[in-house]
Amino acid sequence: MPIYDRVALIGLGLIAGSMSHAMRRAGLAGEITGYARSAETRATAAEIGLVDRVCDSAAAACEGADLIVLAVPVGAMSDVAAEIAPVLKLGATVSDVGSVKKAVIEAVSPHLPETVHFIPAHPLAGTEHSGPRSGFAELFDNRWCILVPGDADRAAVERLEAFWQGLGANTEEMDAEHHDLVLAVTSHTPHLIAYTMVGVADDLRRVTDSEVIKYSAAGFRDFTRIAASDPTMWRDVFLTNKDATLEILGRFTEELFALQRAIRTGDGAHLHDYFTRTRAIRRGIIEAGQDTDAPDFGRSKISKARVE
Ligand SMILES: NC(=O)C1=CN([C@@H]2O[C@H](COP(=O)(O)OP(=O)(O)OC[C@H]3O[C@@H](n4cnc5c(N)ncnc54)[C@H](O)[C@@H]3O)[C@@H](O)[C@H]2O)C=CC1
Ligand SMILES: O=C(O)C(=O)Cc1ccc(O)cc1
Repeated sequence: MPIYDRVALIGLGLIAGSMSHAMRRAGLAGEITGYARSAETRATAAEIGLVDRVCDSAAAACEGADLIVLAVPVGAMSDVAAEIAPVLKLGATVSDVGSVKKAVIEAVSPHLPETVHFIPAHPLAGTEHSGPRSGFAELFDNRWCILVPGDADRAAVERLEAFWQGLGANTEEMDAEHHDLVLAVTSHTPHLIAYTMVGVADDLRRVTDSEVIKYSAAGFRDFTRIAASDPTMWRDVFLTNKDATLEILGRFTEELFALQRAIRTGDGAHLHDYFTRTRAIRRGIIEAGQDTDAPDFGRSKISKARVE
């Protein structure tokens, strides 16, 4: 049973593609239209039937749509919103999937008429792949989608939550500032650390030839996967979630310096205490059934993330 008669996806990459596959799996949309800036992406999307109708402009894709999802890099949200604003149907819902929320709200809201419901969202699910061929229907299964509804119409918010649940996700509401801080801790800063670590290893490789890759263990391989993520998307994340990322990076470097000092001075007790504390955190996550990659995930819900 469709939740929206017509859904328009602007941007046809990993997230929009996965949404299209998952919408079809559950029959959530009567018709799915799509648009991407690059002609090559549009051609690929048409060739593989990613959406029902690929359009030549964002405005054409949005005409008559009941739900419009902006699935472009965060830095492109403002231009897209300005382009589609004149054609939006009365009572339509405009949402997005951007990894940062405060900056997207500031970029998009000024362009939208008061006759539409703007409900920002962020699915906490992804991979290091991008583009129209990278999506898959299961991406959102048992993952979280955070909605940032502000004072949007409750019926429209509940409809969008039902839509995301139909895509397989669990939904949670948050305010934008809290979202950006939580994501700076759990996603943005870890990505920056992975990018840095792989960069360091790459510098080292020039000295030690191929040893870094040859002997890399699982932890470093995970870093290389994360550091293969789309450069445009992640550039925009750091430029737009600047304050929260710098706040967390500041704390990170303080702790790193303390650990560095403990290594230099041979302070084994400090290292042991620190690693004991972090091990307890991981065990707590698993015992609470909150490891989304564990096979038993889904039995319990992750409690609202907290950052002190
Ligand atoms: N990749 C991930 O793991 C996740 C990404 N996100 C967010 O989802 C959004 C989309 O990311 P992905 O699907 O991964 O990216 P992607 O690179 O796979 O797809 C982006 C699409 O946007 C199009 N595009 C770029 N600029 C445009 C413009 N000005 N007008 C129209 N189309 C434009 C590109 O042609 C491409 O089709 C980003 O805001 C990102 O922060 C959210 C959760 C996870
Ligand atoms: O691939 C990974 O490990 C991710 O962390 C995916 C991801 C990337 C960006 C988001 O905003 C949400 C999820």
